Amino acid sequence: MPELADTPLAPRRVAVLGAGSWGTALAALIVRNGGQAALWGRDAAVIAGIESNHENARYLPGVALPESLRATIDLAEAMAGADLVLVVVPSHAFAETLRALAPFRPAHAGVAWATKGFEPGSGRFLHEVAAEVLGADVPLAVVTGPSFAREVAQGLPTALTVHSDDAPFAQVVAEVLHGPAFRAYTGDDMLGAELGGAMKNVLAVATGVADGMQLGLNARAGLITRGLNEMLRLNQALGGKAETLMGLAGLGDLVLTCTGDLSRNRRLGLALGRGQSIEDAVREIGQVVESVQTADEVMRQAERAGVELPISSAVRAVLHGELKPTDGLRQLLARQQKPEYPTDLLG
Ligand SMILES: NC(=O)C1=CN([C@@H]2O[C@H](COP(=O)(O)OP(=O)(O)OC[C@H]3O[C@@H](n4cnc5c(N)ncnc54)[C@H](OP(=O)(O)O)[C@@H]3O)[C@@H](O)[C@H]2O)C=CC1
Ligand SMILES: O=C(CO)COP(=O)(O)O
Repeated sequence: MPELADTPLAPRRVAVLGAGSWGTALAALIVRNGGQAALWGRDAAVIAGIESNHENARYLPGVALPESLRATIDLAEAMAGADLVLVVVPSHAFAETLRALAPFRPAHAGVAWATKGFEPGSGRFLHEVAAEVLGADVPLAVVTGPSFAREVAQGLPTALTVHSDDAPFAQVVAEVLHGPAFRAYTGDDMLGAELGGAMKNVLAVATGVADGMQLGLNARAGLITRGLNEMLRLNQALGGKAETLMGLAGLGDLVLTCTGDLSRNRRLGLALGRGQSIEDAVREIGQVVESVQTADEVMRQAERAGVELPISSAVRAVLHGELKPTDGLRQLLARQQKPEYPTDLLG
């Protein structure tokens, strides 16, 4: 197979569903790569601004979007003639968006998503939800990795990864994203890829809290590394591949989100660590903060699998107001001394 970078990109029509910061950035990337993108969103003012001013003033203010990027509030119009569907709504809207798109999906169009998190309430992985709603025959793929929407929209270099059980479909999705400043890798571990993307949001809150409390750089590095250990242990128990978590979908995104102040989950942690209330912090951020639901679902998965996750568990309790950040820290530091890598990884 030729190197992706050497492959002339066939223009493909992609329906991008979700006109927040990430959906808008991915649609712009596809168009800049020579593809066609129809961006669907439900906010008429945002969509009109993209169509007329080539700017998403609500979610990516100040970033110039390609003039040929089409945006619409009509789902049927966005889906018409699509070769590929890319869902980029928050996790709480994932299932309803799949149900809404299903009647309009052209038979040959596979469905990928860049949503991070689990189905709230059930705690199901998004690939499980997608297989149930769309049926087992529809090609499915997860798009994930260290990628702040604003940087992608600005054309700054980025690498991410596309995981699917269907290797040719992963390749198709990677090809529409891959471009001069964007490397798209592929893999076949949807579970591991989704777990990494979801857990890093929870762990970003933990490092944000520590930084908000000015605990220092050692504490930050310790939390990132032990956070990675939590990812690896839950991933092993659930059947994901370790290398997925050691790559862009795990370590890469964990480092980005735990250290980069563009991260909304990190910013939530910073605010909590400085003593702000969760309600005020979420209102000020004004965009989706996935960790708020994801912490519950990560802990549900962990409890079902019998895996102890002290950092994620403390974040969950802090987000529910059951634990003050200072007490969470005390709890973590008071844990019994133990080997860094116990023979039983689940312990
Ligand atoms: N931003 C980033 O850098 C990255 C984000 N992601 C993931 O992408 C997903 C989307 O996040 P992001 O774009 O950042 O979020 P934003 O907060 O920027 O935008 C959220 C978007 O989702 C829409 N939305 C909310 N609820 C619904 C619904 N019920 N039906 C349809 N649309 C809905 C909003 O519409 P409205 O304005 O009408 O409310 C808005 O367009 C999340 O899972 C996030 O973790 C992944 C990688 C990078
Ligand atoms: O997923 C992201 C980067 O890869 C975006 O992180 P936040 O949702 O914390 O902003």
